[in-house]
Amino acid sequence: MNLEGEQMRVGILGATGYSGAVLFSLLTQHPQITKIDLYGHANREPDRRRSLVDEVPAYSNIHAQLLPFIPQTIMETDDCLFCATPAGITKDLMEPFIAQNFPVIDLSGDYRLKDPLQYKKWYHKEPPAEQLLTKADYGLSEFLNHPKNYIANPGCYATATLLGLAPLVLEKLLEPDSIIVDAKSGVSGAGKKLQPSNQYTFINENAFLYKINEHQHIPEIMQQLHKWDPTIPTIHFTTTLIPVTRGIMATIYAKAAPQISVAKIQEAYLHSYSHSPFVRLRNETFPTIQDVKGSNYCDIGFNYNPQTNVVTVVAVIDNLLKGAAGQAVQNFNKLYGFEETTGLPALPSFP
Ligand SMILES: NC(=O)C1=CN([C@@H]2O[C@H](COP(=O)(O)OP(=O)(O)OC[C@H]3O[C@@H](n4cnc5c(N)ncnc54)[C@H](OP(=O)(O)O)[C@@H]3O)[C@@H](O)[C@H]2O)C=CC1
Ligand SMILES: CC(=O)N[C@@H](CCC(=O)OP(=O)(O)O)C(=O)O
Repeated sequence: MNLEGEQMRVGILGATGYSGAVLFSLLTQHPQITKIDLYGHANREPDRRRSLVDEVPAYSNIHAQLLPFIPQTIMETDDCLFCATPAGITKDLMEPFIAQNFPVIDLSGDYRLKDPLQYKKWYHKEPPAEQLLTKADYGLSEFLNHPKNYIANPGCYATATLLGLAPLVLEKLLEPDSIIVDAKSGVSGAGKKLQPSNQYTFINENAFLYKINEHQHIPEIMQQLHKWDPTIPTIHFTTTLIPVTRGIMATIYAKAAPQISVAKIQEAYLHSYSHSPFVRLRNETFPTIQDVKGSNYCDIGFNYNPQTNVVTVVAVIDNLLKGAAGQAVQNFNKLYGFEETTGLPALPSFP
């Protein structure tokens, strides 16, 4: 759909969470959006009096009341809904919107996997109905064309991993059974809920490898990789919590396919991303998390070691921007035919 020049009214469910709050701040800068409605829990009495500022004191100049979440009213009021609620809860909340083909950008994991059994296995929850899953598109922006009205925004680790791997997998430059991903995340990746691993006394000056072989982003990474190369049997994937607030660094290792060269690797990245405004190629320099903080960029660097025949790729993103709210706005722009970069920061926050 092309609404270039139109003014739009959008809703956010989950604006009191980390990614929802960042989304709100981005959408206030979006030139195509004139009004943002914020929705709280439908049946929770205090939500009827709650304002955004009660949960996000940083936005003390904004007086935005949380409205009750009533799907029919939202569909009559807004043009599009952004949903930033936890996995497991989201699938039921979004059912009425899918049923009426109402435009939704969903930041949760509930509609990313096409196979309900995979959802059950990795999320340990009841999956959405299979016919609803067919109505959603997996929204890795750089590879999303003509999206359906329901966009399932990718996970943060999955975004960095897939963008780092895509060109090499598409051009068959890696041995398919040799991919290892060592991904690190800042603490905001876990959301605002307090958990033992999020406590300052635990994570400060520390690092914590968690969910080994069990991370819920493994199946969405495999689902997308199989579209590019069905011969990849699996990947080895680890996630480590590190003491930064925002940011993901995915370090990827794989054996090179025969006849590889630095020039071929460079060409593959250029070929995949020459029209992607949010992927910055750093070639043989490795990017840092600080290079992308506060932006929607994914920066990618690589190295080829002829002695070991191993390719190392480093992909960094801000988990709350390119890993969540930023990519959601990018997908919104793609859905409505706006310039992909509309409403998104041109530069990271530096220093
Ligand atoms: N944090 C990140 O880096 C990323 C997060 N995501 C995904 O985005 C979603 C949001 O994550 P995040 O911002 O971290 O989470 P938070 O825990 O920080 O926020 C969750 C939000 O959901 C709201 N909420 C929970 N239950 C309901 C309900 N039944 N009805 C209405 N609102 C509800 C909460 O409201 P209340 O304030 O009332 O509790 C809060 O606003 C999750 O699905 C997450 O997996 C995806 C990529 C990256
Ligand atoms: C640091 C941290 O705990 N990160 C979360 C990522 C959560 C997330 O991004 O949620 P989605 O599954 O919706 O993508 C985790 O590893 O589970």
